[in-house]
Amino acid sequence: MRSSRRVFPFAQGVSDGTETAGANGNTRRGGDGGGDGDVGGDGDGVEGGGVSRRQLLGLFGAGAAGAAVGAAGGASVATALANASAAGAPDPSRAYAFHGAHQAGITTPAQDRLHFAAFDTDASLDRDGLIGLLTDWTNAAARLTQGLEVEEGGAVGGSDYAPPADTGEAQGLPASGLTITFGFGSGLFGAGDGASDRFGLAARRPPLLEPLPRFQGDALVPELTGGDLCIQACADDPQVAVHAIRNLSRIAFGRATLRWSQLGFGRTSSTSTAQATPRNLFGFKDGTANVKSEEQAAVDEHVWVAASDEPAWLAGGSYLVARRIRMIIENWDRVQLGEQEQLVGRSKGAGAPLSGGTEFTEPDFSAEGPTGAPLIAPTAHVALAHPSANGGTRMLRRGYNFVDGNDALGRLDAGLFFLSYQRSPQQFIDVQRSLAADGLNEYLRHVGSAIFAVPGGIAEGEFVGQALFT
Ligand SMILES: C=CC1=C(C)c2cc3[nH]c(cc4nc(cc5[nH]c(cc1n2)c(C)c5CCC(=O)O)C(CCC(=O)O)=C4C)c(C)c3C=C
Ligand SMILES: [Fe+2]
Repeated sequence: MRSSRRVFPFAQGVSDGTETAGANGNTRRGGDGGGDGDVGGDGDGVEGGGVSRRQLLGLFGAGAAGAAVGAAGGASVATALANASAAGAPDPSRAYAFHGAHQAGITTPAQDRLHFAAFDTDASLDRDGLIGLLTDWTNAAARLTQGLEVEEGGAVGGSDYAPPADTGEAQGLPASGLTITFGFGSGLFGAGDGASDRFGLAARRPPLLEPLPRFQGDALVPELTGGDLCIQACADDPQVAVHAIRNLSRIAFGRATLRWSQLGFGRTSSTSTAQATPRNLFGFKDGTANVKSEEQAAVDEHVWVAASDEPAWLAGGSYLVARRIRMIIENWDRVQLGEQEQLVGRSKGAGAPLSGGTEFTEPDFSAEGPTGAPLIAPTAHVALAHPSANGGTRMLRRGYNFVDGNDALGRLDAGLFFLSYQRSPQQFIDVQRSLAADGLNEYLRHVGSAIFAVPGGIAEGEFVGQALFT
């Protein structure tokens, strides 16, 4: 065992009213017996249960919390407690359940750090080889997310005469909220000509899993684009996320090769109402209007592929879009505050819409200033990205900031690694097309792009995406 851990089933629940903790047969396993102190850290003294009364009231409001206790009974409150605990400040010993109705790393609370990797399958890989790789990845990920080494024996417990099974840099580190999420790229389903279907999956291709269209202003670099498989590793400790990708890449040796990868820091979204809204490198709060895990109906409508959608093997999964967006921050930093706010459509301090109110007030796009001009410009980012401009479409954003050194002109190679999960790729396509008129585009370049089908949750004893092969 790498170290002690605490398992949170958070968003592994299903949408049919089943209790979150019971949805996948997993209940929280306190690695330390649950007596590890006040998780809320606010001195309210709730031990092991994972949340303080103050946090619960913060989530639901005092009246609602009381009503929940009275009307729904202890089980619902227990779920709320577990959810609130999982969504609070990072707890290094936190571990999310790997098995469940959905893969972790989508609606689970966004962690602080990311290592994302896209792989190409090696030319010699056949169907059995692919199944073997997915099985090995699943087994390793199930251990890593629980704070364990990649294999029994690990870094120093094996033979002196063989390379260690685990690379070792996470020895002594707790689970750190690690989630590992797998996705399948279009290339896995053949080239579309039937001749190159080496995995025998062409007939099972999700009809919507097409390469994304070219968007206005795209400056895509092939080396940062595409991939047959992807792994998103998120954790609250960068070393834990990097260790996961390093070991999973190592396991893939001879079967799949790293095509591109991206490190991220400072999440640019919240996926839970209990998380504070973070900021992107333009200095603005990002993630305010994100789909949050507590919005069960919205998550079902906009994020998960439904059992009634095609193909059936993808039910409970999602489509992941990844975009490496370079931000020309040296130019941005010369823009006046008022203009920055006009370009975004929100205030830089509080993140409130320019039509008034506070951060979580709905923007009023019809509100006008004294001159009769709209308070939120029609070309503002939030005006163009808002569901009202996109036929009601929403998506779950899960992006990260990045700074990868500098370019030859002495500008930071910095930006936003945009990740979004949606029930259909069309949701991203519609919003990205709408953003063609975005005033922010002067300061942005999309340089990397990929789309993946993310299979649903993994049951104990199964490998990721097993339904695709049966
Ligand atoms: C195609 C989807 C989107 C891309 C690409 C994108 C890039 C991008 N966004 C910001 C900064 C902000 N975005 C905000 C809101 C927002 N953005 C999108 C979609 C994309 N953004 C959506 C759907 C929304 C929510 C709109 C709404 O419902 O109101 C905000 C405001 C705060 C918030 O709600 O999150 C900011 C700030 C940058 C810098 C960027 C590219 C680098
Ligand atoms: Fe945005």
